[in-house]
Amino acid sequence: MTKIRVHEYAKKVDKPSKEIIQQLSKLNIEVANHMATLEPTAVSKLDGIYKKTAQGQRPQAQNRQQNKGASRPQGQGQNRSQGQNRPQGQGQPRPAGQSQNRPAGAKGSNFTPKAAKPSAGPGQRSSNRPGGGGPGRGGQNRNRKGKQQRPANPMPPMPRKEKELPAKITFTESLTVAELAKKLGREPSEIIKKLFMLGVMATINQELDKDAIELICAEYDVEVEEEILVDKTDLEIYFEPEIEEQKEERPPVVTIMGHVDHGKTTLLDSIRHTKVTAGEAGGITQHIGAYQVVENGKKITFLDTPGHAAFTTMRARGAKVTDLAIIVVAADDGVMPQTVEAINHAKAAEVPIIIAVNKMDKPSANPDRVMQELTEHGLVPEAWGGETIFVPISALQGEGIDQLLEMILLVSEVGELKANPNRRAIGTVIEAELDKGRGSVATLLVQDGTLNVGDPIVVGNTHGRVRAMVSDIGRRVKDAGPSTPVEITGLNDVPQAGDRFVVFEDEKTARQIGESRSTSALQEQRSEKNRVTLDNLFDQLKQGEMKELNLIVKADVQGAVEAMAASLMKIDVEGVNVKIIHTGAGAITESDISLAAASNAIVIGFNVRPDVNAKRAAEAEGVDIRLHRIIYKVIEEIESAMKGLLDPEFEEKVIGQAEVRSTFKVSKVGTIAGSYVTEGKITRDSGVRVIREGIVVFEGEIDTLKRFKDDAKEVAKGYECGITIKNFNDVKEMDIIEAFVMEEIKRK
Ligand SMILES: Nc1nc2c(ncn2[C@@H]2O[C@H](COP(=O)(O)OP(=O)(O)OP(=O)(O)O)[C@@H](O)[C@H]2O)c(=O)[nH]1
Repeated sequence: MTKIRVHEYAKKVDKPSKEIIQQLSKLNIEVANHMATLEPTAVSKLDGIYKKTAQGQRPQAQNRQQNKGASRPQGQGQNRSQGQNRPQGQGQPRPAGQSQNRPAGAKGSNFTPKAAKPSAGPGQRSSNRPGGGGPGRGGQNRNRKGKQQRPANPMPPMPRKEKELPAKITFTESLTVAELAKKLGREPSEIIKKLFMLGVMATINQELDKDAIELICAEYDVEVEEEILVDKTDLEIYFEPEIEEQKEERPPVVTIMGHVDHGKTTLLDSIRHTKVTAGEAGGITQHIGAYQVVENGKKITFLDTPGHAAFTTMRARGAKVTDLAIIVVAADDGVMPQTVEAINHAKAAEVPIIIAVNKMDKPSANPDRVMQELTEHGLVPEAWGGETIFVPISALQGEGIDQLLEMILLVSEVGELKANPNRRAIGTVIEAELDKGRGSVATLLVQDGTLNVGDPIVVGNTHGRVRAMVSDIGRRVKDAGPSTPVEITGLNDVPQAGDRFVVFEDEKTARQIGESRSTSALQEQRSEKNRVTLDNLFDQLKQGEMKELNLIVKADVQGAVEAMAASLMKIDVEGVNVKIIHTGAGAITESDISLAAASNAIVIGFNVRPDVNAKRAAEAEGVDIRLHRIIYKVIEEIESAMKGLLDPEFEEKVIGQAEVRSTFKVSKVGTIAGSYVTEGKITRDSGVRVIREGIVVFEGEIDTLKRFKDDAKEVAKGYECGITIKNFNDVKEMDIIEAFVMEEIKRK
């Protein structure tokens, strides 16, 4: 008897394959997947469970099938009444049971090579079809197939000398027909035939996708497994989750966000001063983009990067570093646009939110209003029956800081943040810059494992060995565990904020992976169409009209550069693209100015100034430098500037030509050109060009246009007219007067 596959059985009893597999597992029958064939014993066991017996239906189906097959010789062509008579007899009557034999993968898969056609015909038939082709015409293929695949057929199968099939084959991504044939030990023609049966026209070199390979293998009862190629240079693979037992509790990583001037910086400073400097006698706090504090014996890591834009940039790069977001809302100002933005970013990142209601010391503070407004954004305070923690604070006076920290610990406990300090470190770049003395300096947040001095490391597209590590309080450290921010040196280039880092067991591996990443990054950059280099800049400019606003972005730290660039790129003004042609951390230099001058760019400085030479150069070249301290303002300014750029654009359109046949000098009026319109028309309000022997001698406007003595609005081809031109009396016989209008052109 023909064996039945899991998915076929599932279909018969109208249950998902998954459920059947689960049932089988309960019956201690292990199957690899939905393509596995079921032993008769397994089928009867399943039948015991699913009352509507498949077994019971099958023989019927087969009988019917066989009957049909038997009746075919006469039936063919006569069975019209059943509506089953298709051209060439392909669509034979198919009992319900039969169509179920069609491998499930055939539908819904993207298994549709170009020439795939005969889906209704042989494509629907599978090897399991008991009736085979029968003696009917067009049944040759079917016949063979039927014989080969039909052990239970009344006629014993023709013994064929074929290589034994492998029990299992493996493939990566895809196989060509020839490759698959080789793996199965079959002739490619046989595979092609089988594909044809499945409704696919394939050639020997055709690439087969996973579904197609699985289908063919299912036909042969060969197990198939796709081997997933592991790209060792993909740093993400090292971030795979780990075995739970090896994990220990780790400090939460907190980002503070909020509207401009609501007190983010003050809060960060306040936490740092009350907690860090107090604990560390004489400790010098330095800016490394993140710091840790201790509350009730537990550590909390704060990211000190500028606002939610940085947060978003990191997320855009796939780096999830934040465990918890504090959203600062000034009690005297309430919910503002950036508050809402921050909330949305935190929600999108699925991180818990704590609201710090700041500036509570102010007489105008109105925390109720803040709560009310936030409720509208789905953040309902606990006091009102919701789940959001609100902590009233005064960042300026250091009040409520402890409560805030306690709440952070409370929320983190719920989150069960864990990491394994005993593995090689992985994490994310918080910020990075080039230091004159120390070279590439990067602040890293260790997210899992422990980072040690001397570790071979790949950071983004750069690599190196951790030469020295400095903690957030400026101390040299030898190791850094989970959730710890450290500043490291020893990288061969400056990575970017949001880049991942991974420590490798030896320097050789780190170097190989680092180098291969940097090469592919370079190639990617080169292949980017829009890339502007000093070399091709002039070519690009020559292309004319300014459709893009070129910007050079400089900021104090790499994190801010990234954040600004990301926000600027998002500016959406129709018809104009923002193109950031250069970014960098550090002061605005003379070379920035020369680049800006060459590319007609505006320089934006965030928390940085131009140096003396840059200032001088900018004045000389007329380069515009915009200095800001608030990202928001930068965006606003650029956006409005861009809108200004969008004054209507015009294009000249020549509407007609006239030939000067004679001239008359009239005092007070000037020279009248007695002309004959040779092409198009001349209108009263058109612009004119006087062309003499192919040279434009004047361009201006029409003063008067007359037909005989009367003013005319326009004069068409074939008519004579008198034209005077504003501020031009030197018109001569045989001159050509070309009329044109300026038409506004639509932006794309
Ligand atoms: N009265 C009072 N003023 C505060 C408090 N917190 C911050 N401020 C003041 O509010 C202003 C803005 O504070 P910042 O900490 O710079 O605000 P920010 O959110 O970091 O602003 P940006 O960095 O510009 O986005 C400063 O003048 C602070 O002194 C507070 O708790 N009470």
